[in-house]
Amino acid sequence: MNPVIECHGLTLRHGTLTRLDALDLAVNEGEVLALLGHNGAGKTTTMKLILGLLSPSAGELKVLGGAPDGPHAETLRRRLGYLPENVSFYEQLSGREVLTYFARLKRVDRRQVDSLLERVGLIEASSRRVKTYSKGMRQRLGLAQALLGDPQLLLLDEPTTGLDPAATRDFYETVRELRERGCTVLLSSHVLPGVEPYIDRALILGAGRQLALGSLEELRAEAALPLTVRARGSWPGTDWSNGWDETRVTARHLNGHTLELGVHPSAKMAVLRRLADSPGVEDIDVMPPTLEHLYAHFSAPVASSPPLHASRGVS
Ligand SMILES: Nc1ncnc2c1ncn2[C@@H]1O[C@H](COP(=O)(O)OP(=O)(O)OP(=O)(O)O)[C@@H](O)[C@H]1O
Repeated sequence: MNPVIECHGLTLRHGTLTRLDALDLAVNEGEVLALLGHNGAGKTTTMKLILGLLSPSAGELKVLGGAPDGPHAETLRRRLGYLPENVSFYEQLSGREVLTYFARLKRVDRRQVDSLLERVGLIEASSRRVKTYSKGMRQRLGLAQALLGDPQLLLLDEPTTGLDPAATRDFYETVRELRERGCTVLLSSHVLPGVEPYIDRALILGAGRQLALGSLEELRAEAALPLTVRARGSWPGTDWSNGWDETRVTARHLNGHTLELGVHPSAKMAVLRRLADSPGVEDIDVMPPTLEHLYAHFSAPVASSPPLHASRGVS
């Protein structure tokens, strides 16, 4: 299978400023890739290079088989969808009128308008003026606009900024449906809660450089951050600081009946066995590092700290 996006050594420099530095990446059909990074990390620059709005100063980039800033651009225009950050529309037009207008601009069959409004959950509100729409509804209209022409590749720049958790989940559910239809999705975000179940891989950028790339499992394996283990029960004087290599297990009582352990992956099974064999333990939860923990780790490697480093003495 040919990658939808393929780049080697992709670099963009302006004088002494390096906006993107030697990025190597291949994104396959039907994959959802999250582009993560602090402000100025290079997320939008990467998207603009893929859209052909910027040209690389070095390296190679192919999108759907060709360079996006050359003659291939016209073909790509019809196969790419883009939702920019801070999308805005004509407030006095209805949702349907806005989408019909964009359909005309994109030379897309107008019959797509209603089916797209339906798909993003705006059909009921389609006759209302955009000025009455909530932030979530505007983002959904933006997504419908990006989906005009049934694109094979969708670029979503900070699509959930400003959305509440329910609207964020609804938005990502639509992304999941698109993925199931074979659409490749690149989404940038620094709003990490909620995104984890919907992505296949994450690319973490920092100052234009690739800091990490992989699935959650791959990033977890690379980071080797502690897991959080919570055990509930009654504690008959067990000292959990004894018998462990303290670089691998830390422990603290959250309250009278909950013990929280920070456990290096290599010690996981030993800790679980010991907890399971302890008569006072009634329940155990195991929580691997979240995307937020991984992001914090990779974007600040020197100062990285595990999600938990609690007091060691447990009685
Ligand atoms: N039009 C521009 N001209 C020159 N430099 C720019 C321009 N736009 C962005 N930059 C610089 O390029 C670098 C990468 O910016 P970019 O917008 O890609 O980051 P980002 O990760 O999308 O950040 P944010 O989360 O703030 O949107 C930054 O140093 C930024 O200052």
